[in-house]
Amino acid sequence: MIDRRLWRATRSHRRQLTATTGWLVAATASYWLQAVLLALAFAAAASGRFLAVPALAGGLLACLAVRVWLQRRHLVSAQRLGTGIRSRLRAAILTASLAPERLHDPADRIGARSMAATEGVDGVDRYVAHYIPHALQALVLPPLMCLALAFMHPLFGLAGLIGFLIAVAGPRLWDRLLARRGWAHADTFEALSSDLLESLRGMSALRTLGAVPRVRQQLGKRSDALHEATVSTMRVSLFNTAIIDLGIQVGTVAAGLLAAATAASVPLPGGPGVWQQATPYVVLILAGELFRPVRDLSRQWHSGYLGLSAVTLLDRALPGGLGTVVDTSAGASGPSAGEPATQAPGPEGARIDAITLDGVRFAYAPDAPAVLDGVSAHWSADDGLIGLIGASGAGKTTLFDVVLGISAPLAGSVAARSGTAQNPLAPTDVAYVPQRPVLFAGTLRENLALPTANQPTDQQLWDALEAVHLASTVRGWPRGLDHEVAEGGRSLSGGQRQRVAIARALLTGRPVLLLDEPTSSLDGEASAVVLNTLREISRVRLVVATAHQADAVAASDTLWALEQGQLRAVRTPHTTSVGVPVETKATGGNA
Ligand SMILES: Nc1ncnc2c1ncn2[C@@H]1O[C@H](COP(=O)(O)OP(=O)(O)OP(=O)(O)O)[C@@H](O)[C@H]1O
Repeated sequence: MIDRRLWRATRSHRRQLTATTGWLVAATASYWLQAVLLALAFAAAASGRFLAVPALAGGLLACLAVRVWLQRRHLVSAQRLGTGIRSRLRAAILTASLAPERLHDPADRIGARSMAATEGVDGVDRYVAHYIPHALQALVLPPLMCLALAFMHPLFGLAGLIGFLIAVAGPRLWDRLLARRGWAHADTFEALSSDLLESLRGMSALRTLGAVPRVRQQLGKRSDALHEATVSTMRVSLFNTAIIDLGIQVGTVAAGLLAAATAASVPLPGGPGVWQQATPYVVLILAGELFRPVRDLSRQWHSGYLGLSAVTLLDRALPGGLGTVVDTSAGASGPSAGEPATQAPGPEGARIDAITLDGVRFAYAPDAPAVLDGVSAHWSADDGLIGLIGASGAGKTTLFDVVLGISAPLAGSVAARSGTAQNPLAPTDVAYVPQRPVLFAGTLRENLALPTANQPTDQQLWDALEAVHLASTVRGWPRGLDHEVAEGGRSLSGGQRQRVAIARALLTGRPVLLLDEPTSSLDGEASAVVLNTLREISRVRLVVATAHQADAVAASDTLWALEQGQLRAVRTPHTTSVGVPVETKATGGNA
């Protein structure tokens, strides 16, 4: 009745779950009191004791007011429970998606992660905050009610019990099928969502390739599969509803018939009196109330179904599965594990004098060949602009990922020396400009200030733009620093995107700057300016840039080559060239 994994996900919220269930049960119990008061009022009116009716009517009104209050408390409590579950799961999903193995997992799709963090989390929220309390109530209250009916007459209790067993145990026959259909539905939904997101992102490429009709066809098939999965789930839900209704009808009709027979002839315990006169009414009304928790639970069917569907999404998004999510609420306001803490910007961070790579080994999979196979190097802040060359696919980006702490080396270490202190290099000491920089929807100012905790001044922003030869272009835009950048930086040219990303990295003030092909999209003039800037910066920070172009290689004061998984010094500031660059391309590109 309650999925084990979803139940385990409530582990850190048991107190709130108990409170939510408690308020719900109390609100439902108020219907019982109302039923008894109503039955007494009918009995009083039927036997001509009209004076008792106003007092009983007052009791009924009070009961109603208390129930409204209890229901409100229940809703507030359920909302709190849902919020707790949602924030904990979303934090866990974000943390998991930053794990190095996820970043390198070719099967990992943004659409699937996005589905898990939205639909999946909402499904668990609904299941835990609404379905579970109703399921617990449906398991506890009706048996108690059967006992109360049995106290009046064993036959009343038996009739109620039979109806309850049909209504609650019947649908359990479909539980497995329902879960399977729910998971299949989630799978197809996830596939459609992932494909759709990817297609939307690559729409211009698809259009230029003439591949739109083919993708449309594929999406159509996914959509049909989703429709089929939805319809087959609805079929199971119909069976569910039919069985529950059957149980409710059997129980209510049986109790009603018994009550009628009682009123006519069957002798009741307790002898004649007010209670005996009220008993048929009590039985009639309570027989309906007996099934209220079951009816309420069946109204939560959709919540239950959403939760079951979410299990499969969240099991994939979270390492170890949904049930093993640890409570992160204590650190909810801080950065998640694996996420670099935001560094306060400053004119300069603490200086790092050198980075030492010692026997670094890395492979993308246990059975894959090592991309880095014992990389050792000493990069000093006195080395000027450090260039890193290597054939395409040699492992330059991989090496940066290891230095950034995104990929964990299988062996070896990356250490940073500041003065006499030697420590593992902290990711927060490194600013990184990737090969394909990512910009976000918002203003240029917001994009530039993104990684800094304090908003940089306009002067700092202009200085950074000046350093990357972009200031005059931005001054020409009507809104200047408040120029709107489209999602992914689409509204800027490749070269402008690259320069904004470099400016953004400069503004962090971090002592180490890594750049993956920083001039690959720049024309000769812009490339020369950026390389000059990097050389200037390399006097105060440790700057390493991968380089393919001849001018970038020439501008480097120190040159290292990555070949067959190992690093070799090609040029140092104190020597002339001691080797030939592995691969250089003619300078070019478009700014
Ligand atoms: N996520 C990944 N999973 C598996 N293999 C990968 C992954 N990323 C890169 N590789 C492989 O690792 C090797 C090194 O790739 P890397 O991107 O580090 O090379 P690179 O020197 O930066 O190349 P380029 O100059 O073309 O950018 C390549 O053979 C590549 O196919």
